[in-house]
Amino acid sequence: MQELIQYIDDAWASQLPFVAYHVPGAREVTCFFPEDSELRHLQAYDEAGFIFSPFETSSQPLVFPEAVSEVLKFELIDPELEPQSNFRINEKPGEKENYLKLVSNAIDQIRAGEVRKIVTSRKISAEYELKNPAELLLKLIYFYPEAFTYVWFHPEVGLWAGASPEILAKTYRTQFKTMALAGTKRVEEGRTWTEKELDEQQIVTDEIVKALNKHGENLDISERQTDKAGELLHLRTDITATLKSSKLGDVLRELHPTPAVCGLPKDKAYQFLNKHEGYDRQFYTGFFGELNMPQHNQRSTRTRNQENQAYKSVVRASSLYVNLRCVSYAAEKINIYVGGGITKDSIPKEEWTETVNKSRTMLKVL
Ligand SMILES: C=C(O[C@@H]1C=C(C(=O)O)C=C[C@H]1O)C(=O)O
Repeated sequence: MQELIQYIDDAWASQLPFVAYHVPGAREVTCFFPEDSELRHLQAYDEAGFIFSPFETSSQPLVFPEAVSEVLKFELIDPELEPQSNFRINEKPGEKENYLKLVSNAIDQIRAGEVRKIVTSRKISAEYELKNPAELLLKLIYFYPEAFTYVWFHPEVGLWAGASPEILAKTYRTQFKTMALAGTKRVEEGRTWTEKELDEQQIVTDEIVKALNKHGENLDISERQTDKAGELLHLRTDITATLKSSKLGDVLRELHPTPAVCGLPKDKAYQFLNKHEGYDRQFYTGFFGELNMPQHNQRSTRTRNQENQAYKSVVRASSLYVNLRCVSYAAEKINIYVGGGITKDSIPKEEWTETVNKSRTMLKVL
């Protein structure tokens, strides 16, 4: 662990690119340290590395390619942490009113019949000095072991960090897995899900199923369940499929951005957000993670002899998450990104509260 902290401290001090992350359930933290500071864009989805994609679909994801990076794994040991932070960001004048206006505007569009769902969002900013990204990552892992937690840095982009509860795509051979995640309440509310929440989540499931039917077969759609993400609960449906001949890139182009982060129909919601949201989401509600990275599998655990080697195989797998519950940091300024799904039944004030609740995920670790 000390070594991990040292590596990250060194990269941060020299302003060299890196990513360090923890996949839910893993016993280690994985890091990529690219050999230089060139900002690389993914050319094709058969490359291997750690990718970082913006919300906006016209630019290719950034990549730290496996081929030009030192890829290291560090065993995870429970860290000694400072108690949770009391860092707060004061609301700016007009901030709430602006968001209420944006939500009301979205509701009007929906009621006019052009769109069924729009996921509006906002950026909460404050002066901040981030001294220690390794400590930030360890806190994220400690508080959110069930999330994909990461700290990513490139000198030309800045630092991003987060704890995402949402799988966009997991592949293993031809197996494909994703989830429809939507609807939000606090654990302590202890109430049942409303029609509005059930509806906004169903929209996501239906669209994902539609997209996957084009590229896969043997679709399996789980029962809807309640999923815990920190102090919040979401509705979640898992969807798996066997990919036909489609490439991961084709599937991602179809899926991203899903109605969990953009809306339905996608184009209309996207246009609305471009015109009215009033800021650039950059990597928030984009996606990130491992692309075609080796998984070492042991097919037989019983044979202990040398021949055992013959049963070992390396399969390359991808594990991509939606970039939610995240912050960006550059030039001594921290930005927290939060949003929520708007439908015809949304109540603007409640949507504001939802974004405040979502901001707590990252405030707790700053
Ligand atoms: C947009 C966010 O989250 C998404 C929107 C949700 C909602 O509308 O209830 C729930 C989970 C995510 O799919 C966010 O966290 O900023």
